[in-house]
Amino acid sequence: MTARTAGRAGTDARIALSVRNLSKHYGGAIALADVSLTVRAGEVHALLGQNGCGKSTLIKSLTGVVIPDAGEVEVFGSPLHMPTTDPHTRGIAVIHQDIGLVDSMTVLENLGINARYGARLLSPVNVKKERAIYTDLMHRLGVEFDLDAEVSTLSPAERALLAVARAMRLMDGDSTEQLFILDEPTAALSKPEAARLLDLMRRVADLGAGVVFVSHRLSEVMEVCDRATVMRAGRDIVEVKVSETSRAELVAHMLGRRMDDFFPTPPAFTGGPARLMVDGLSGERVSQVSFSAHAGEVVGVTGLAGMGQEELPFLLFGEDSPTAGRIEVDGAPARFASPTAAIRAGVALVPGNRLRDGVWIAGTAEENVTLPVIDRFFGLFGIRTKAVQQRAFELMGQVDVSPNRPDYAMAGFSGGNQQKVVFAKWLQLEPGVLLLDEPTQGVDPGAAKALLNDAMVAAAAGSAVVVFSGEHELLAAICHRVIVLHHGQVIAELGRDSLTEHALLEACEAAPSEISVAA
Ligand SMILES: Nc1ncnc2c1ncn2[C@@H]1O[C@H](COP(=O)(O)OP(=O)(O)OP(=O)(O)O)[C@@H](O)[C@H]1O
Repeated sequence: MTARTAGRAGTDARIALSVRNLSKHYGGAIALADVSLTVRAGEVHALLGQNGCGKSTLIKSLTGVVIPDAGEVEVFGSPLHMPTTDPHTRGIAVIHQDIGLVDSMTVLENLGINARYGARLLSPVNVKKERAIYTDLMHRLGVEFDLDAEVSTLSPAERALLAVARAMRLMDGDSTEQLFILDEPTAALSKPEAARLLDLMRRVADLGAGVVFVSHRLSEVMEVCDRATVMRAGRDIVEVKVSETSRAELVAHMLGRRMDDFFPTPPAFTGGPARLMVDGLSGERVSQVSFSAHAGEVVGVTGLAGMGQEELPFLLFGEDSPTAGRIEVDGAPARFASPTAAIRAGVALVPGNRLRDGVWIAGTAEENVTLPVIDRFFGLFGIRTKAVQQRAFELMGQVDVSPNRPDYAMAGFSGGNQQKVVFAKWLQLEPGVLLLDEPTQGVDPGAAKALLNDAMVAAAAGSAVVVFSGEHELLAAICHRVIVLHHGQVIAELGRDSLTEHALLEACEAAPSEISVAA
């Protein structure tokens, strides 16, 4: 039985969310044009669409972050007055990918922060009572937490589960008039971890809440959602029953055109000189890792969350310092003291967490995209502004950034379009070694294919491309071989002939003793 068929959507007649004719423009640009959306209680409803189609603007309108120009919203039959000032009191909770937990505090302390313990100086919190309430709530949700564990010890999926429990308590754990909006919650999770979160979403819906799932991972949408609303260019295009559609149809609605394959294929690779050689590399989470990547080759690195594939790209790029081991780039020793040294040696890293590692959010797109090469634009009288603008326009056009406005601040681009700017920034360097860390995180299927295609072109031109990802379908499609990490060590290597999504998952989940590394 799939998660979706286990649901009880259809038996609950209440409407959790009704959005009618919502509109919003930013300056001259229309972000939402007469958008309507209906989410029933007891259902998981997908909100889908290309990067920049208006999903976040819609959500932000519900929580008061954005003030819409026009439109009406009802939550469980009562009008929502906008701008919303306290969404929690109306039973609305938005759970973002960055879920705002404090690592050094315990689970209970984190839960307490948002139950406003600090504001209750005059009537101190009854810790025993809170503990009992949370234990009961988590029991109802079917999740288990040691309330005294430090949050830093939780896996990414557990952190997301905790965020859901926290939101439920905040909105009054006993009420069923709750609307959960999960904004790309699984984007950074490996498949088994994502499965736990999807399962939780289903349970929350089964308790009678309305759940909105914003995601670019359509396989998960097909698995867990009851219905989907697809937006395109600020409009709602269609509402479909997920059981009556296909992934290809959803993509066609999103893009306005059919897309036959979701991923490009790698260029033919028959061997080439090693551009990257890693020997016995160790860091905080990886231990004795050895592998190489050759000119023209696309190598994947994967593992379950926390197995070391998150740290490895930063060790290679000079952002973190290895504790042992050797790195060579094009035959020369290359333990970089800083990213600048790595870039000089022809290594580029497109990070997955663009907000933390990739984007200067206060800068313009033009400043971001030309940052690594700005010295090329110094003339007799300072920076040649026109030339910088022209170059940024060309680069952004190559990866299809929308809108192609180099003068816009990065904050004015949707998440996926920010990722495209980061891609453009690094591709222009024509790196010998291109490191891609979760390259399609938050990117719609059309743009993901285009970005990955750019990486394949780089490989065909002689770069060694290394892709670090928990998305096995992607790795199976674009890699010549994939290395699997388990507790920081390489435990398996799958060649092109044996590369399937299923084989990768099996390799990730198998105990090291069950698997041997290919010679
Ligand atoms: N603060 C802002 N100022 C100007 N324009 C903005 C601002 N925020 C969003 N936009 C524009 O509004 C449109 C809708 O953006 P929004 O972030 O809602 O898209 P999205 O569907 O959530 O995209 P993604 O999937 O990439 O997160 C985009 O064209 C974006 O550039």
